[in-house]
Amino acid sequence: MHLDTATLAQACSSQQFLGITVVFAIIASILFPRLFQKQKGDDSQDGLFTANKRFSWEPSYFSRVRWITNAQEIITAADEKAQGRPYRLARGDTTQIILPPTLIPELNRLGADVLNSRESHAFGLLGHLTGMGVVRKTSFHVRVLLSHISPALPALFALTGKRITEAIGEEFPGRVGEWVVMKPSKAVVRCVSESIALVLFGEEMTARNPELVNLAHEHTNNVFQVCFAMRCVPACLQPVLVWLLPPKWKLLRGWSKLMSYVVPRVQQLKEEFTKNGPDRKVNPDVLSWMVEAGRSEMERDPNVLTALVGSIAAGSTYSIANFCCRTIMDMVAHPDVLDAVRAEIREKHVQVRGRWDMAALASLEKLESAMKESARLTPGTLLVYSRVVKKDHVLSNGLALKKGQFVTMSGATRTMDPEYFEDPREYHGLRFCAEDKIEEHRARPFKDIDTDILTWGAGRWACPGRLISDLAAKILLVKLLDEYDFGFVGNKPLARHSMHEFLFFHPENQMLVRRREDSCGIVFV
Ligand code: HEM
Repeated sequence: MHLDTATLAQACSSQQFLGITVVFAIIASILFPRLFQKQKGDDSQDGLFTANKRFSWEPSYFSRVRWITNAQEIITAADEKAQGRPYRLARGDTTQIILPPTLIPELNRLGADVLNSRESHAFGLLGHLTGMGVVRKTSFHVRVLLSHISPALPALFALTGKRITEAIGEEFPGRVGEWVVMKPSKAVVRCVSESIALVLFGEEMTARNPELVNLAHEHTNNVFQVCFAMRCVPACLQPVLVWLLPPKWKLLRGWSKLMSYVVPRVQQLKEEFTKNGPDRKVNPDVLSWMVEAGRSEMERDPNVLTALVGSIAAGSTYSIANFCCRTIMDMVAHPDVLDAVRAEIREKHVQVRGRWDMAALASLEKLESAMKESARLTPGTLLVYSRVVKKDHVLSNGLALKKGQFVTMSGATRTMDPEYFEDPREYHGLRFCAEDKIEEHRARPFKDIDTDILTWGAGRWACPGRLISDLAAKILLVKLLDEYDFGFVGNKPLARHSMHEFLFFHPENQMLVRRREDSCGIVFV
């Protein structure tokens, strides 16, 4: 699951709480000798250097504090030193082995009995505190997303377009020609939640149900507020300190609310399916398909299904919203790219006579290029392909992975390598459409796994929501770019925000937005 951080600033806005936790943590690091001990994964026998550790007996809390505030610099320096070789990263919570992307094909061949992605996601999201720990036990939600929801997206296309269009109408300025200062993140999150709620619960449940749509992002918000705040304190203090955090209480209320929707719906679907027998029609939504495809007792347990639906919501809403905001922000900073993408949308509009289907959306090569470039330069997270080692294994390069270790990769190993991307630190929104790149661009669309950019991770456990993300993001971007102008307040470009390994568009960021006079009026059919 991709961890996203648009909610992070809110987690930190409670300065008092952070102050208390830091004081607690410092006292604890003096009182609890465990904090001085080696972290899981520390093993100087394998010859790897350790990044973010100043001296061997440095308390791990110091690594944690540096990682919270300075992850980007730490990774950049370590990648440079490593020159493509594996190294060890002290994060304070764990010491992780950073592997080079050249190992991806070999790692992809290893089974889940050797490398487990879901354990690492549950760990990263503090599953025991946020309720997301269920993903340790099952990959049922991944199976449903890949086998039933992604293939059903054509059936959801027009309705997703309609719901996002309506949400844009409510969230963005209505008066033509007038610049308005607004917080795009909040508006975009609401639009994305419409599509995620639709995918999770289906048309019937989400029609005229703003409470359920809001739940999709409020729940995500609470999960990440708890997660980001608690990752600032040592694990031994988390079970106590978490109860001082208001979002923890909100999260518990959110889980109950989610359950109050999911449990009766599961019951209703079970009855309907039994009544209709083999002729039953399964709606293209996660909940319906979970009820249809669940085999084991666990997969049929409404409490487990609630937890899985909640975990999908948490992994999706802000990831897409953040990505869309970053893509817009990058184009606003590069008006030549924005103009080219807008011209492409207009041309396509004429070609399809105003009626956009999935093929029309998929054929926007310039938009795709701008999307790839924003994903390359500002991924949601600095670390990708995170896995927990389930049993000892020796890699072909001789590196011995030990049971219990965490392995991961730095996305920048390739995205910032001039061998892979010319002028890698610069934004070139249309770089993938260059004459010598266009064929490759067409063959490897944004929604596909790309081991150079690693937007979706890689292998069997790559993001199962990538087709959903691609669809929702394109609908939203096409509509917004057609109907609105965007600008920076005071002409000052917005900074990129980060905390822990996460990069995000700050929810409090403001931009100028103006409804355009000459929008095409795109309709999705
Ligand atoms: C722009 C949006 C998104 C980005 C950039 C993103 C990225 C990622 C990444 C990098 C991973 C880890 C893959 C790996 O370790 O190899 C992941 C996992 C995951 N994503 Fe996404 N994701 C996005 C949206 C979504 C959506 C919309 C959904 C569901 C509707 C989703 C569901 C998941 C799940 C369930 C996993 C965990 C897979 C596992 O069990 O290991 N994601 N995502």
